[in-house]
Amino acid sequence: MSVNIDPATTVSDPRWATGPDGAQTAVSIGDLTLDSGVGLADVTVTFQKWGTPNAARDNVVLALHALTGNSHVTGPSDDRSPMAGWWDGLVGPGLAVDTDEWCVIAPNAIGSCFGSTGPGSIAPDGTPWGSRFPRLTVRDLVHAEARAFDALGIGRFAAVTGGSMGGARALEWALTYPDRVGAALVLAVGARASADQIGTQTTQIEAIKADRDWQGGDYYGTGRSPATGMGIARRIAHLSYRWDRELDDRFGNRPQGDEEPLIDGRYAVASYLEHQADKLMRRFDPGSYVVLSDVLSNHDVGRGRGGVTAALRACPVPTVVGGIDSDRLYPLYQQEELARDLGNCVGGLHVVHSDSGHDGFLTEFEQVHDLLAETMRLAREHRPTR
Ligand SMILES: CC(=O)SCCNC(=O)CCNC(=O)[C@H](O)C(C)(C)COP(=O)(O)OP(=O)(O)OC[C@H]1O[C@@H](n2cnc3c(N)ncnc32)[C@H](O)[C@@H]1OP(=O)(O)O
Ligand SMILES: N[C@@H](CCO)C(=O)O
Repeated sequence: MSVNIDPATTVSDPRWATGPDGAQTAVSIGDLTLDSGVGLADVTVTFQKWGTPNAARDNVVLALHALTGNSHVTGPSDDRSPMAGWWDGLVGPGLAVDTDEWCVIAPNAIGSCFGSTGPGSIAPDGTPWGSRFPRLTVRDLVHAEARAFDALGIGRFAAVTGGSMGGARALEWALTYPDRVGAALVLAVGARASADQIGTQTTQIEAIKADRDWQGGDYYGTGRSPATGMGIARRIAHLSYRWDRELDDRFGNRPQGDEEPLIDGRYAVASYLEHQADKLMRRFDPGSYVVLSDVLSNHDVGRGRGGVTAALRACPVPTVVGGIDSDRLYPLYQQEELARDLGNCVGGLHVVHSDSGHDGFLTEFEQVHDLLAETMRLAREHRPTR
């Protein structure tokens, strides 16, 4: 395995651990055998970090992004990420995850499009993976991350945190590597994908694949990309990320500006969804959207572990479970199951009150702050004695 400081970043120190806040590093982990038994050759995992690991490397915290997120946890938008950090204001000196005390590491999921190996990456034969890129599971993402951190000498994480797909990754980290996780925050996710989630995700995938520019997944380098299909997928997705009553309060059945829906104008909510779709097209790859939506559909902590209940009960990691009361994608009953069945859930289910639906894990700053602070309290309490 080899570790490289990404030359495209501002990192001037060749040692990843002492690079500046936000420094990006790429780790080559070689070939990975996936959950399916298929091999993925020549895998790279990239990550950003804030703070500095101590000599014992026992102050490292994992922050795991959601579906279209990336390693940019905090800080203003930059060349790599046209959006501000998704937990901006929560990670940094003196903040909920205080980087004077903790070193926060955020890996880019494999399958995505921010430097870790994904369908748009170049395969060993020198051409993009495209349609040859294999199907992945949440466990594959976690195994790749574990291999990368083995290479960096990080055996154990003081805490592993995330919401939505990041929550699924955090949960799999706690179940797959309980000895490597001091505490976990699992937010806005369930123990397995529901029929409703699989239904909406597979519909989004079909929208992308129905776009003639998809070209069977081999559109990289052709100058054509399935933007229309991904726009439709994102509109469907974004509706599931927000609460119906919030949307109705904001947009009702009103037209967009002075447009006239009865003639050829748009509704305001359609304009809003169009805006969200356009924004995603500027920052995300449709092939990665297909791969990671499929990852969310096959999320199931019980697979190969005797079922969901047995898998959750066997997990000893002190875990904070949070759910959002207006989340219609990952409704509260799914976090109630986690809180009830996890072997070491601390404090029962923490309900985040929000009008923003599933997106509350990104928008409810103060409540997420409290959940992170509680997780870091557990991390401190369960820190190994030296
Ligand atoms: C770990 C991760 O999950 S990373 C991925 C998270 N980030 C994203 O998904 C980015 C896209 N998602 C969003 O922007 C999400 O809505 C959030 C959660 C990040 C932000 O939520 P909110 O602050 O509630 O923003 P909201 O959903 O209301 O969207 C506001 C945008 O809609 C636009 N908008 C509002 N009404 C309309 C309308 N009628 N027509 C067109 N655009 C509209 C606003 O101008 C604003 O645009 P801007 O984001 O370009 O400034
Ligand atoms: N806004 C989030 C929602 C999915 O968790 C994303 O795009 O990743």
